[in-house]
Parts: sequence; C-alpha cells; structure tokens
Amino acid sequence: MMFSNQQAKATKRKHQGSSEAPPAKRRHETAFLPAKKPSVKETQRTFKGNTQKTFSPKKYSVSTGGGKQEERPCIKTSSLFKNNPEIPELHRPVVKQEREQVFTPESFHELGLHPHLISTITTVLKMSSMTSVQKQSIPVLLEGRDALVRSQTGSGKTLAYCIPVVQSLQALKSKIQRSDGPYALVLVPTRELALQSFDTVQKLLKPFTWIVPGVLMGGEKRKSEKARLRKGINILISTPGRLVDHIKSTKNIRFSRIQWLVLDEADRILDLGFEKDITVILNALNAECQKRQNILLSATLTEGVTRLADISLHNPVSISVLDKSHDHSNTEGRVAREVALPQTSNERDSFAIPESLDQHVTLVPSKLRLVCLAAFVLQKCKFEKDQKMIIFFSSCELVEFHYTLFLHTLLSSSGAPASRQLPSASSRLKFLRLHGNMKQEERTAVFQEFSHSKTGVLLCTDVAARGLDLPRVTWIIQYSAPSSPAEYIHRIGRTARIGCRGSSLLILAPSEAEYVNSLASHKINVSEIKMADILSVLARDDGFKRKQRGNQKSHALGPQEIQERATVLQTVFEDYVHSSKRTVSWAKKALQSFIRAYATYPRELKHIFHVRSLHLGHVAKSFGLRDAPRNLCVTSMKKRKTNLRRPDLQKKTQNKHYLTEVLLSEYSSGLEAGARVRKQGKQEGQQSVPSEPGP
Ligand SMILES: Nc1ncnc2c1ncn2[C@@H]1O[C@H](COP(=O)(O)OP(=O)(O)OP(=O)(O)O)[C@@H](O)[C@H]1O
Repeated sequence: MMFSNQQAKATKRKHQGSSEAPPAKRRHETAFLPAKKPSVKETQRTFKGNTQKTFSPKKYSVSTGGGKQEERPCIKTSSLFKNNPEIPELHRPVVKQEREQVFTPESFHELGLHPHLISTITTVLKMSSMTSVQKQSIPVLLEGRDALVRSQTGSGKTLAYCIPVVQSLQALKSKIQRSDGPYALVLVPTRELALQSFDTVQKLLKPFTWIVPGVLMGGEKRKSEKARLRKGINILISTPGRLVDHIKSTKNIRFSRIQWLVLDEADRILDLGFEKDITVILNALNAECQKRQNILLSATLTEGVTRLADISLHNPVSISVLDKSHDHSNTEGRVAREVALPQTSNERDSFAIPESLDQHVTLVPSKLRLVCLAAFVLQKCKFEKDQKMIIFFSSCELVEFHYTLFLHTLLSSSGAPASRQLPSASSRLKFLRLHGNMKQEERTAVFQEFSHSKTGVLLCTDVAARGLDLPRVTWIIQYSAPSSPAEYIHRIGRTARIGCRGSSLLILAPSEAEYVNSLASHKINVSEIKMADILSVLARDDGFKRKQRGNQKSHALGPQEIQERATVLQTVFEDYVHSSKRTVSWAKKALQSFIRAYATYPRELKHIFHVRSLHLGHVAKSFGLRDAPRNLCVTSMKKRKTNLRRPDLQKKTQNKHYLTEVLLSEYSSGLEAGARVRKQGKQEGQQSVPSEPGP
C-alpha cells in the first residue's frame, strides 16, 4: 500500500469535522490504513494534540568528552516530549508463575554410567549434581523409551539427551566404526545451536575416541560436508534443511544403523515450516531403520508438537519438570494418552520461567523509543560493570540499522568508524550483531566472540532466541515485541541460565500496553520500569548537557533537564541519519522494514499490534528521521511473487508469506541462502542495508 496524497487527503477530510483535526502540516503523518474509520481511542492516540511543534532552528552546543564545547549545526528537532500519547497506568494482573527447581541433590554417579563418562562430566564439564530434567530424563532414556521432554530454558536439556546417547553408543557390543555412518541424528533449528550441541557431544566423547561426531549446518561448502559424510559421522548434528539437501543429493548418507533421533527445540522446528523437511527426514530414516529411540525437547512444547510427537514418537514418556505429578512408573497406556491428547490450552500455554529471572516492561511513546533504548544501553553498559546484553529486533534490517547507528554515535573514537559520535561516547561499549543475512563465517565469529566476552551488546533477530547458551548474559531487551508467548520465553531464556541471575526488559508503546495482560494469561509476570527512570541516566552524563547561554542559570537535574538531554541524544541520531541522502534513504528502508514486520503479528495479537495504531511521524523519529516519509511502501510484498518452499503455506495470507520468508532466511540450510538474499536484494532493492557497517 502506498501512502498516496489522495489517501492522505481523504484521511485529512475525515478529521476535519473533528475537534482534533490534524494540522495541515501533518497531512502525510496520518495513521496507516486510513480506509478504516478510526475509533475514538485511535483518533486520540494517533492525532492527539495540536501541531507537532518543532524547536525553532537554533544553534546550541554540547560539551565534548574533553570538556570542549562543540557547536552543532542548526537543525530543527521536533519536540520529543510533546504530542505523545498518554502512558496508561499499567494495571498488571499479578499471576503466580510456574516454577521449576533447577538442581537436584543427586549426582551423576547414581545413573550407572560408564566410569569414564562420569569422570568426563565431573572433570571436563565440571558438573557434580544433576538438574531436575536430567534426573527425570536420563533414566527413562537409558531404559530405551521415547520421550517428549519439557523443562525451562537453561535447565540442562542438552545433556539430558547427550548423556544417554553417548552412554548407549559406547556400550554397543560391536564397537562402532567410523565408516558405519550415523547411529544418532540430532536436529536443531539454527546453525549456532548445531555448533553448540556439537561442542557438548564432542566433550562427552573424549574418552570414546572411536565414536565420531559431526555437524552439517550450511555455510560450509557442500563438497567438504559430503567428504566428511563419506569418511563417516556417527553422531550427526544438523539443521533440517541442510540434512534434506544431503539426503537428496548425497549418495554417501546412510541411516541403516540409526538408533537415536533427537529433535531439539521441537516446536521451533515446526514453527519454521520445516515440517516438510522433517517428513522427508523421517521417511528416509523409516526406509532404512525401523527401530530407534526418538526424543523431542523444548522449553515450550506447544500444540504443534503433539502432531510431531504423533508422527515421530513411539509410546513415549512425557517428561515435564513443571508437572509435579510426573510419575516414572507411568503405565504405557497412560503415557501414550498424555501425549496424544491435547492438554487444556491453559496447561499447554503456561511455561516455567527461571526463578532467578527478573522481568520488566516499560511503556515508551514511539518518538522516544530510540533515545530510551540508547539510554538503557548506556545506563547498563557504560555506567555499570560487567553487563552483557542481548537486544532482539524483528528483522535483519532493523538489526543492521541500529547496529550501524549505535556504532557511529555511541562509541568513542577508539572504536567508532566515524566521527559523528555522541560527545560522551564510550569506549567501554562493544556492539555486535547476529542475523540470518550474515555470512556463516561472520555469524560463527560473532557467536564465539560474544560467547567468550564478559561484556558487550548483541543486537540480533530471533536467530539467537533459541537454545543458545551464551554465558553471563545479564540483560535481555525486547525492542520488538515477540510474536508469541513461546518466543518471549525463549528470548528471555538467554539469561538466568542454570540458576544464575538475569533480567529482561520488554519495550512497548502505550498502545501496546495490553500485551502485558496477554503475557499474564500465560502466567508471565512483568513489573514496570518507568520511562522517566530509564531516561534519568542521562543526568549522569554531562555529555548530553545543552550549553547554557549568557546568564542562564543551569537547571537542577529535574525532568526539564532530562528532557533536554534526551533531545540532545535524539539530535545526535538525527544528525547522523540526515548527514547524507543515502543515510536518510537507509533509515527510511529500516522504517519500512519495521512496518512490514509489524504487519506480521498473528491474528490473535492484531488488536494490540496493528499498523493502524502506529503514528508514522512518531515512529519515523525512532529511526532518526525528522519527518514522516511520504509514499512509504509498506505492503509491496503483496505484489511480490513469493518463492515459498512450503506449498501448504501458500494458501495463507501475504503477511504470513513474508514472515515465512523472513524466518526461512533466518534458519535456512545455508545452501540457498546466498541465492535468496541476492534475489531478495534484487526484488526489494531498497530493502538491502549497507554491507559496510555504515553508509
Ligand atoms: N548438571 C549440571 N550442572 C551444572 N551445569 C549444567 C548442568 N547441566 C547443564 N549445565 C549447563 O547449563 C547450561 C544450560 O544448559 P542447556 O543449554 O542444555 O539448557 P537448555 O535446557 O537446553 O536450555 P534452552 O531451553 O534454552 O535450550 C549449559 O551451560 C550447561 O553446560
């Protein structure tokens, strides 16, 4: 849909009869989708207030790091603090969150494992007692049963399946030969997770050198993966797409000896539309081997997994740490019934969250989102010690935009590639980014760097939401709200792992406040941090101070001064964005990407996240744009020929098509990624972001 002048005029006409008619100046800032008559609430929200005032162009100075005064060009900066929608009182329902105990007092010695395996667990992995999920799952799996395993994020599910797999394979009477090919197949949704699981398996196999692990994850040349397959991999870890590619093209892959099939993050594997790939893989396995053990695991086993369980598990045990009534002595009949029957939606959709995780929400008007995010990053990572933060965005383009913007404005000259920085820019800050449009080598390097780093800010898409075990992460920021409670759980689950403390912050617009109730209905409790408290960090940094003229007395550090400092920060962003035509157009494309992603929230959340509720002019400010762009194309994807891999999804809406494309590009096997990215680049042209970290 284009925001044509005609539509803008029509919208204007609609409002001329209203006492809150938008001023002529803001004609192009009207709400999206003007076809629908705005409700009173929307009208107020979108058009509240009078003319969006601007500071009259004037020169002002900011102090530089060295105490020098630097004159900034005269630029009109719209008022950040005027004409914003009111921030509603959050009457959040307090719900009793589900809790799981992380550790048990029992040690691994009680499992009857091979002594070398126990000594590897205790000396190499340095673990002594079992976690709850390990205590419940390992004995069941060692008995030879299939299992559906659910326990909270960071509770040790990886070892819960790796230990039984290694124990059983090392004990096989006829010793495993490398050339035998795979005995165990582990499927995970992302390449980083594949690498991480491979690492764990490799460590456990230290004493059993004759068992060879291997990973297939795309990004590597298919030829060299083929060569490794030919030599033999006994425990094979792969993303589904990549494995399907090898099944179709490689003669060297045999499944006749497969004894274990593990689907980690099982619900995600389905979400991503990998169902067809899973069917291909299951058919290939079934054609060559009849008897094997199957395990599905996730912190959030949602409805879809019941379907997957039906086709992949045989008479499984359902293990949920949450479920206090779990009984190992389940009769086969009862267990089968537990898994096959859908649970009540309440049970199914209530997830345990680590007790050591403090969850917060803040309501921020669109205009102030960017400064608020930056202030929070500065507060934690500049003024506090040893903070490690992950910020989630809804698209690769948004990650690139914010990464580049922060790199050029918030870093000190030692680390920053450009000179237009904040006067108080900090060399203590380190920004990294991770998303599906990056080359695999870079993705792996970033993953490793952030993993080993004590501090830093990782900007990423949901490619990092699942399963990744990044040590010592202290804060999770959700700058784009997740599209499901399960995604919320997985994102925040990157912190507070295995009993450590962690915090999360969800940033919502005032119009999105109801999302807090939606979370509460899944027994997710968040407490509010006021936006003013986040912005108040600016008081600690005189780099944001406006120069006082003449005899003007300096303000006490009250709300007025904070607002001025926030405006200085916003102006730094706007200066950078408006430094060239290219940067302006780059910011517009990022805005467009935001709107597109916003349009893809599922139906059940549309009443909260609807493009109609967005104020284009205000949202534009959060991209450093001084004015709302005209003729913004938000649904061009409707006209695009979609190139979906899933015929079943083609019947669904165009927005879902776009979402699926985004997701597939995030999680693809890697073989087609280059082609897809190139193709998208061609089709979208304007959507591509500068490959250099700055225009
Ligand atoms: N028994 C244990 N004692 C101490 N640390 C453990 C134990 N088991 C696992 N860990 C550690 O806990 C961390 C989290 O484990 P893991 O990644 O398997 O969690 P998870 O349940 O799979 O999480 P997610 O749901 O996010 O995928 C890892 O660093 C792992 O090494």
